[in-house]
Amino acid sequence: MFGATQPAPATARMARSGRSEWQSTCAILTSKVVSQEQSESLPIPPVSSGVDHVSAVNGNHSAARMNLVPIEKSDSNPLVLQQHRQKPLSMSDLSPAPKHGSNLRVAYQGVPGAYSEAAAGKAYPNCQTVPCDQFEVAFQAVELWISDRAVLPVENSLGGSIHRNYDLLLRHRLHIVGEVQLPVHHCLLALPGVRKEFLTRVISHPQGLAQCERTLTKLGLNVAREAVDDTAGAAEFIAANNLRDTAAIASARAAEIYGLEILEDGIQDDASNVTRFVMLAREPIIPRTDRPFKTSIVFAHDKGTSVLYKVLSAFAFRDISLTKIESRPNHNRPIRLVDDANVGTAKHFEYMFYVDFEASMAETRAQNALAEVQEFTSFLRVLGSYPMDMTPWSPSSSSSSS
Ligand SMILES: O=C(O)C(=O)Cc1ccccc1
Repeated sequence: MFGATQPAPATARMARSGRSEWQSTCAILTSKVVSQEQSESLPIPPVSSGVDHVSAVNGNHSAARMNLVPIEKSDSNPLVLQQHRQKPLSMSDLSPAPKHGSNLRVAYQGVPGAYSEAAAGKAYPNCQTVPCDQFEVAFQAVELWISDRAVLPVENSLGGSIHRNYDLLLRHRLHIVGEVQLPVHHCLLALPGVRKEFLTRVISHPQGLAQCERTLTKLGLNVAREAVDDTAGAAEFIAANNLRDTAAIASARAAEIYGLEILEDGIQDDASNVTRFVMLAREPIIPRTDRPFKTSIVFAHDKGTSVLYKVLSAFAFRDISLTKIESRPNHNRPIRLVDDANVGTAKHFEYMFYVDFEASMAETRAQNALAEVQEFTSFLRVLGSYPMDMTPWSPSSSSSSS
């Protein structure tokens, strides 16, 4: 685990130093106090039962390795002391994303073979993935220290935003610490020997169904579509219930795991089908300026004229590109009644706006933009400032995600 290998003296030093500048910025902008230091340096669960649980979930029963080195006080041999001395923390250790995710526990919704599992592996190679039956559980796994990260699909190039997951970001207090864009290559899977003509139903995650809609029709599969929680779960369901009239839209890896055959390969409506996932942690990472960063915020605006325009201008004025804007109903206040003495009562929908912009919170222009945005908003929270996924990809590389 990246953090567990960090030296104890440095951890203690960080803990003593109090809140970082970035966390102070977060606290100001979000009106919430960040109580703990950067998670990358404190990932060890406080109780061992949590770790045991994770091992059980993962089928991996290796004991958790705590990196606490016992100090034998009577030992004055300098060579032995040298062995005990731990490597001091250096700038490279402060890297926003662990270079190797080994032993990092990453929760995702679904069962093995789900795309979220592949996204976890891309973000943190060699991590331990922790399957969860719901996104809510994946969030709680991190909050309760059962897991170190959660991976959450938020949008797809064909299916659009996964709205429910935006709501979860707001409902929970986790921080976005990274993003991954994964080419998604869908297959049509069925039990061995099943032919397309036998099918009466296709099941998958709603995004899987949405991303293959046109291709299914082209294949003559005008059969019932049914949404399930995750793509690999659909494959597992067919295998477990020996369903010979049902096919799943899922990855080739799911076919392998659950013993299904690939009836059609690459059935996404567009070859360049990409899903964006965000990685969540208990603590924010320290934003940097030495590589491209993205920042995600959510805000609600007060009544007033042209507020959204003013908010967006705060970014345009500073040459900060927005990569995404999404609105969701403001669950605290879904409707505002506006009385006009002459005309009557109008009902306005109230929204939460989610904005991603291309700048790091370590940059003055981003800090100034948010200070300005704060003037027009009744609520503002920084969901995270994190390195952009810059890995090149091409449609032909998509099979690696399956
Ligand atoms: O169900 C899965 O496998 C997921 O990880 C969610 C999803 C579904 C379809 C495309 C991308 C992600």
